[in-house]
Amino acid sequence: MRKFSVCIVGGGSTFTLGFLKSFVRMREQFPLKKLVLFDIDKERQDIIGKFGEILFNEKFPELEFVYTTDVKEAYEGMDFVFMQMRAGGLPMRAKDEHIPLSMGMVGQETCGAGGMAYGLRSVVDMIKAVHDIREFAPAAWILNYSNPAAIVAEALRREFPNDKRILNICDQPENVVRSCSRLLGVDWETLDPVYFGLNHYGWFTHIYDINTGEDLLPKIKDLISQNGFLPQDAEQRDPSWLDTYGMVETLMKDYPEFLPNTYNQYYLYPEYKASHLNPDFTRADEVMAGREKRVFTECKEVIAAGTLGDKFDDISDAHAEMMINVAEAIAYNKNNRHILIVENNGAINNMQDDAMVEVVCELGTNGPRPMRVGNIPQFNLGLLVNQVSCEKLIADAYFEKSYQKALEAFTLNRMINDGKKARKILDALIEANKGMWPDLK
Ligand SMILES: NC(=O)c1ccc[n+]([C@@H]2O[C@H](COP(=O)([O-])OP(=O)(O)OC[C@H]3O[C@@H](n4cnc5c(N)ncnc54)[C@H](O)[C@@H]3O)[C@@H](O)[C@H]2O)c1
Ligand SMILES: O=P(O)(O)OC[C@H]1O[C@H](O[C@H]2[C@H](O)[C@@H](O)[C@@H](O)O[C@@H]2CO)[C@H](O)[C@@H](O)[C@@H]1O
Ligand SMILES: [Mn+2]
Repeated sequence: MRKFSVCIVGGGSTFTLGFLKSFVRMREQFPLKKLVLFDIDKERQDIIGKFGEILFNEKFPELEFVYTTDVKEAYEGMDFVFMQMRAGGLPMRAKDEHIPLSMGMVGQETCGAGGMAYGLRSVVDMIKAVHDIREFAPAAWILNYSNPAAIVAEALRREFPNDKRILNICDQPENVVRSCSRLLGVDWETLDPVYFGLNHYGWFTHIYDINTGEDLLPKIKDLISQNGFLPQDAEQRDPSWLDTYGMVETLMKDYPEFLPNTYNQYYLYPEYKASHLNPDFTRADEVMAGREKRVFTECKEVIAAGTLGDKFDDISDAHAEMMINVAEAIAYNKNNRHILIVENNGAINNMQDDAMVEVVCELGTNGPRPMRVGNIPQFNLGLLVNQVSCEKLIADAYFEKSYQKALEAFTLNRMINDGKKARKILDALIEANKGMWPDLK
């Protein structure tokens, strides 16, 4: 069986620990030859890297493992590059969330003003990183899930129009499918979804039983109205994620046709959300106090002990597992189904061809083959055309360094939706993002 070389960009991320353990657990199905962690922050990188040395020494000694801040060392010889950078780090995520909320608008990692602010930062760093990767690994598959994936995907499509080995992915649709499996009491892999939308803005039209072909969506709707909706791994979730999944019940009461992505709540209830989020303690604060602390504490404990001890088990990490399954599909030409972000080109018949949409695709060595969903209803189309316009205008603002295009994106966005508010928040975010955004004129 062929073995592969993988680099993780954003090696100091809070998600890397889960990947390192998952590469050990999944070594039979996706065997690694070499694993490299790359980050621009040496301090974060070193802590996770030292943990990795101990983990692999005990559990995967034949693996060649390197952590570095040097691009050549990181990318040369790689088959896959997993991209999970956070431009500006969690402190800037906190600003993306706090600043809009302080003005009465939704503050969120990928949606609304915060999402667009993060988008402009991310596009700057992602375009540079992909150029670096292509210098040293021209044929590597680039699997991007750095957020906001919708805006990053649009910008990469424009900057690298002929590069067919860049794939943008999000785990949230699969997380929703996994959550349905909890409700139904079945294995999530027996569920065969039909899905359409943009990243973090979509709907499931059907969820079929893969064995019988029965559409389980009516049953799922009944179960949600009786029991509410919980993430598959509810016991491990912070309170804000339980609230987020809880909103699916409300969304389904108001718009019962399809099962929504959890992120739809920000677009459909912007005022309610803005008034129910705490402007002084947002998800970024919860992550810094929770996941970030847990991950770095665990690494430091293992480094101090010089051994893994009880810090490794067989409990799978859904996020890492999904991204590794995507690489596996490409590596072994599996042509199995994944929900991916791809150029539309008729997949959603009544949307523009050059929109980056999220749909079910078959995935193999030659890349994704999107499955058509036909025409979507006017309501969903109207919402998506509005949002895809925001995402395209943010990409325009980056490429043209245009204040006007950014202002138009902010004005159109459903979480702002007003020219005067748009200018006020855009100006505040320009100030907060000095040196990290292109210079908008
Ligand atoms: N699409 C998805 O489904 C999905 C799921 C989970 C996480 N994510 C994304 O993964 C990323 C990491 O999230 P996190 O919460 O662990 O953040 P984090 O801040 O803990 O980690 C990000 C790491 O990226 C590094 N970094 C920043 N800019 C970089 C650059 N230019 N080059 C290389 N490294 C750089 C930082 O130093 C940091 O160590 C975010 O973009 C997040 O949105 C996406
Ligand atoms: O608020 P965060 O940082 O916990 O999560 C934000 C991300 O949420 C989605 O991803 C998963 C995440 O990967 C998983 O580990 C767990 O935390 O649940 C999240 C939701 O299912 C989303 O798809 C990402 O784009 C966000 O960055
Ligand atoms: Mn996502």
